[in-house]
Amino acid sequence: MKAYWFDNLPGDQRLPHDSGREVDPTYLAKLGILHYHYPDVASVDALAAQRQYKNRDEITISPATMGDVYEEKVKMFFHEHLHEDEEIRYILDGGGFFDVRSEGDDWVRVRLEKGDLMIMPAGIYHRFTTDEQNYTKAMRLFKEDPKWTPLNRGEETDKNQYRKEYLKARGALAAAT
Ligand SMILES: CSCCC(=O)/C(O)=C/O
Ligand SMILES: [Fe+2]
Repeated sequence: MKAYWFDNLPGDQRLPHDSGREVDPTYLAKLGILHYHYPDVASVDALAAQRQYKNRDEITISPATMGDVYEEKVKMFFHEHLHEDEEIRYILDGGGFFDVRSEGDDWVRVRLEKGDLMIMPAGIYHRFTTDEQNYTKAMRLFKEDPKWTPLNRGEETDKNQYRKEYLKARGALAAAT
């Protein structure tokens, strides 16, 4: 895992867009993001039991598995959105980038590779893209039934209950540190 400020320069979303300014994992923790590196699925099983992630599935995002809809899917994942549940992703193979919004609404880019597991809280604005290898195989874990509903950012999501709770939790955390 490597986190850094997104450079905001034009160019394919799959390029690194590395500004050269690194972001410390403690800052990710302030945003409510947890990261682990697990060499095997047994470690993921232990975390899932501890955090009560009852369900999981796997997705392979690549032209080979998605064919004609690959480019469409990649664009869709890159649309800024939030979820009303935690987003838990374990990279089984390949890699990719999650961009998450900072407190000041800038993008922090998080590069994930095989063995990285990231947990994003409900209500955080984010987006995802594959990298130049065009290959991400990931396990998606869920507390309840597998559900993946992205709510694209807009006036409605700014008023969303989970968004408000997210901001409240972050405010409380910032004040305590
Ligand atoms: C790497 S899993 C596919 C992307 C996804 O599930 C998501 O919610 C992106 O924000
Ligand atoms: Fe998402």
